[in-house]
Amino acid sequence: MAFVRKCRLLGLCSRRLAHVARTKHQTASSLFTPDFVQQYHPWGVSARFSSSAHEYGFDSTIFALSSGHGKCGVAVVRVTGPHASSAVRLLTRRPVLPAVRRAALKRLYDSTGEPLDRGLVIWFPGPHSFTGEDSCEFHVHGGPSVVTSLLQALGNMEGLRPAEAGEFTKRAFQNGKLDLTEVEGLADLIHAETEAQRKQALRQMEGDLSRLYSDWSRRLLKCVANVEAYIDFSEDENIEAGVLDDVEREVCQLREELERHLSDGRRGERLRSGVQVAILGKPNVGKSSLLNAVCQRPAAIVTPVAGTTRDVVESAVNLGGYPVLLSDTAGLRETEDIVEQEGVRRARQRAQQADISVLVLDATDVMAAVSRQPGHYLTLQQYVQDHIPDLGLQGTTFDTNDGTTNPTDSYLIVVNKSDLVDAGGSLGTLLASSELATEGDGARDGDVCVMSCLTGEGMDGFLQLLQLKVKLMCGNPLAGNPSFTQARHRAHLTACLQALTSYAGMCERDLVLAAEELRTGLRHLGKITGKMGAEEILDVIFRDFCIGK
Ligand SMILES: Nc1nc2c(ncn2[C@@H]2O[C@H](COP(=O)(O)OP(=O)(O)OP(=O)(O)O)[C@@H](O)[C@H]2O)c(=O)[nH]1
Ligand SMILES: [K+]
Ligand SMILES: [Mg+2]
Repeated sequence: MAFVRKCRLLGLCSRRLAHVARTKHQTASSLFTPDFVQQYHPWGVSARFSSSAHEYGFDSTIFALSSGHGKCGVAVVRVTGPHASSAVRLLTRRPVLPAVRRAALKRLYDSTGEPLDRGLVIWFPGPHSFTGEDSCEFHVHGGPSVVTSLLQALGNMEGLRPAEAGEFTKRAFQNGKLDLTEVEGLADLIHAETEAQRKQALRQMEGDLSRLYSDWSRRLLKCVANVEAYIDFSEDENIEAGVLDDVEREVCQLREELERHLSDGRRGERLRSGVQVAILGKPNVGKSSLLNAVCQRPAAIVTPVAGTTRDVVESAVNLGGYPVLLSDTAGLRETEDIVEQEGVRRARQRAQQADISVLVLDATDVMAAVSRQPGHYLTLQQYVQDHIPDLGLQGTTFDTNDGTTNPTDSYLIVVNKSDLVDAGGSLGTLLASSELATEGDGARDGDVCVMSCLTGEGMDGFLQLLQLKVKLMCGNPLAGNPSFTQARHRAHLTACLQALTSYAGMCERDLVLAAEELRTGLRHLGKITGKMGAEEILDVIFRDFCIGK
């Protein structure tokens, strides 16, 4: 029993350990080495054997200018680490520290005793600080000389050194103040450029995603503990019947929740990185004119020469609080010019990658096609479908005949140069039958906007429709469960789901191997938050089971 208990203490499965020992021709106890525990522990690292304090240089005290660089009204310099209190004492030349977490106006001195500036000093003793360590802030006047002398004075102190990029947050993570998703949320908040991005980032920073994953981890951990207790003790002790059925039910429930979370149309990722909108079409239909009109600056060259645009021209715009990355592309046509060929290749590549594609048509072309074949085109969408092969856009979101397109992608049709045609007549008839987009609509693909980049007519309608599509795609970042926001999250969630599926298929045949799948799933969840440790499995084991008595 001593061996089994030791396994439990280290969060290892004793059956498995015995099995490994047999195949390696060693005694089981000889495997209790840090390396082995690292390798076989569910999270790869046992708290007992980790040496993070040394790795991250926790014994050093770090400082940095936390406000922006350059002249400003007030600059904030932060210090964290065991010497933070002496930094306050030395700079203020006072033996007594200011009141805890209260701003105190103090004169600050350099190492020679000369006054540096007069500013606010705030003292945050650990663990109730951002990093969890003793920390302090100096709010001084933002002149370059004041800031430089303050940083110099700190650098001259024993045990202090300038912080590396992200080191304050790294310490907060290491001290359990933030988990990885919260760290990512904080970084996203700093980089957020639109309102919806800010809302999503703030939610993640405040731990919404972390709580969701921690809850799943806790439930899965309980399953692991149950299955392993069953493996270890079912023969000689009275483990309640039905333990495995409970696990199976819980794993099934978790799989459903993971599947639902994963099939959210990438809304969180799209909102975080910006919705990719590609402007596509034949040469000279007015794609670059459209880009310039939306971003209200001459970002792309516009000329009457067909084949003007070659490179992809990108412009970031804020559409009603949602971030959009708009790309103008080369006109799609067969050409002998190798430069233009490359441009067309890039344009088609964009069409494949885009979240939303805008197909621009020239109103005069549409009109000519309609009058050439009277009564043939009943809708504009039919006209577009006929021209997909000419444009080389097979397999993209426009190609509704192709079953392989991503159902979450979407497209809209712009009929430009409306100023050149009579809105009545054959074009008018065609558009009337094309289910013209109206306000509040936009959930459908293939919505049509008739407009003129030259006169500005129809521009507002186009912007409204595009905004609606972007909004539908990203959703309201504050509603419902939080969305995951990074490819890293998706990879671990997918791997976790796979592991749970393997468990379900395997538990009848080989419970020891199946249990391993649960641990794999748990490890992947733990990697998203970076938070789960050996202590947690021990807690569950000792709380739920009085094993070994
Ligand atoms: N009358 C009229 N002319 C327009 C309109 N929009 C664009 N044009 C003109 O059409 C020509 C081509 O415009 P661009 O914006 O360069 O067209 P493009 O699709 O980017 O062309 P490429 O880059 O060569 O593929 C220019 O002379 C524009 O001034 C419009 O709404 N009405
Ligand atoms: K052009
Ligand atoms: Mg162009």
